[in-house]
Amino acid sequence: APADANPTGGKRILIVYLSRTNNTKTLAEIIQGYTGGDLMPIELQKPYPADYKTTVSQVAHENETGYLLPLKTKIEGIEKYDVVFVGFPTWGMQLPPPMKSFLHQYNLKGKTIIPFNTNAGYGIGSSFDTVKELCPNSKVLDGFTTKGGIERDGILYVMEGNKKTETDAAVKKWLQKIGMLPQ
Ligand SMILES: Cc1cc2nc3c(=O)[nH]c(=O)nc-3n(C[C@H](O)[C@H](O)[C@H](O)COP(=O)(O)O)c2cc1C
Repeated sequence: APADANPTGGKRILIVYLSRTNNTKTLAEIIQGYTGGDLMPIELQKPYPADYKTTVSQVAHENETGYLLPLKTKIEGIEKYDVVFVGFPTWGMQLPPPMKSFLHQYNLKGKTIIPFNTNAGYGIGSSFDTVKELCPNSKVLDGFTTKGGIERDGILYVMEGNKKTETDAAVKKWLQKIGMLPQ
């Protein structure tokens, strides 16, 4: 599309996200719908187990040791993007290890970074602060968060019906507030 048809004024936008049960993925797709950014899921060389409890323990161990998982995802030409949205669920009240890996691996110096999140209702924990810490030379804008699934209770995907409509409207309002959409 021609640059003047771009609602964000020609900024090149990447939307990187981690999602296990697709709630954060739906947020990423909503953001893509409004901004026209390129979508990029974060995938691991060795995926987490299907079992929830095993995954929780593995994540807790990785958080304790600071172990950085090798990613399968390779992003070519990340230099060309001006804005990078980073989306993730809250895991153990922290930024999930694969997103820590991503932010360690790629140099986002000089870019605008915008976090977004879903969680089971306990909030973002330290995740947005960790994004700031791991992007010391970037401009980190105010993030977006909404309640997603509660895998512990077998509630996996919630982004449909009214929840989807409400989330879409809330995302639009947020994008306008942070200057990522025309007012
Ligand atoms: C390993 C793991 C740990 C989690 N820890 C938290 C937590 O600390 N707080 C919270 O509110 N939700 C927690 N959740 C729930 C997810 O944040 C929530 O279901 C989210 O919407 C999942 O996003 P997704 O569908 O994009 O994977 C956890 C889920 C998993 C799998």
